Amino acid sequence: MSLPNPLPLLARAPVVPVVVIERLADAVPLARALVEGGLPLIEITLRTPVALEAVRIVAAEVEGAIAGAGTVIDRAQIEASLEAGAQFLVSPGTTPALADAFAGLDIPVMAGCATASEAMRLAEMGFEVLKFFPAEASGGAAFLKSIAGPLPHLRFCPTGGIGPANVGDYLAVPSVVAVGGSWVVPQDAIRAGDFAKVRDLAAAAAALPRAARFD
Ligand SMILES: O=C(O)C(=O)C[C@H](O)[C@H](O)COP(=O)(O)O
Repeated sequence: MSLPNPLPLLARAPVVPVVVIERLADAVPLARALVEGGLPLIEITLRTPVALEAVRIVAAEVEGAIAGAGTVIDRAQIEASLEAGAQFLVSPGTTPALADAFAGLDIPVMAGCATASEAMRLAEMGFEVLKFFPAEASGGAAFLKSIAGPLPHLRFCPTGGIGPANVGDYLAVPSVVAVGGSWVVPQDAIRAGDFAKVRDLAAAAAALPRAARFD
């Protein structure tokens, strides 16, 4: 199976904001603030009724944004995300049926895993960068450092429980190409329409150094 490699997308920024859109009207100003701050990749989780519409308008209207769909757990969501114009997909975990459904897509996918065996299986299937989720609860940066010895070919985008206090630990691991997180898009700021705060958080995240190499 040959799948598009997410690496070129992830090379663009060290952090992928994980966004929950409650009001569709927030989607465009939020995405603009993220792009302005230097985070062009935006994972919009399919957890709210307006999420797919949010993917659609961000993909269509926000220059410089790369809109992805997150929380993808079945084939119907894959199809709906593609139809909405999603440019990448992210899953929290990966069942065999979901892995099959990802096969043959022509956009990058970050399939979710939480153990060495799951990661090895997905790598065998051709997934080049894996979402490690829930990162903190599953062993955090120490886990990723430990498995880099026996499994140096694996690449990860850890997500779940990452914030300003620990993001540096993750980005210091060479197999971590980027991290995902919601800390750059706090719900209270979104509800208050404080997109300047989102832009500032994004700018701080975009400036974080990472050990991963992309050449
Ligand atoms: O919705 C999904 O597909 C998920 O896998 C969950 C998200 O990645 C986390 O909720 C983000 O984690 P936090 O940065 O701790 O908020």
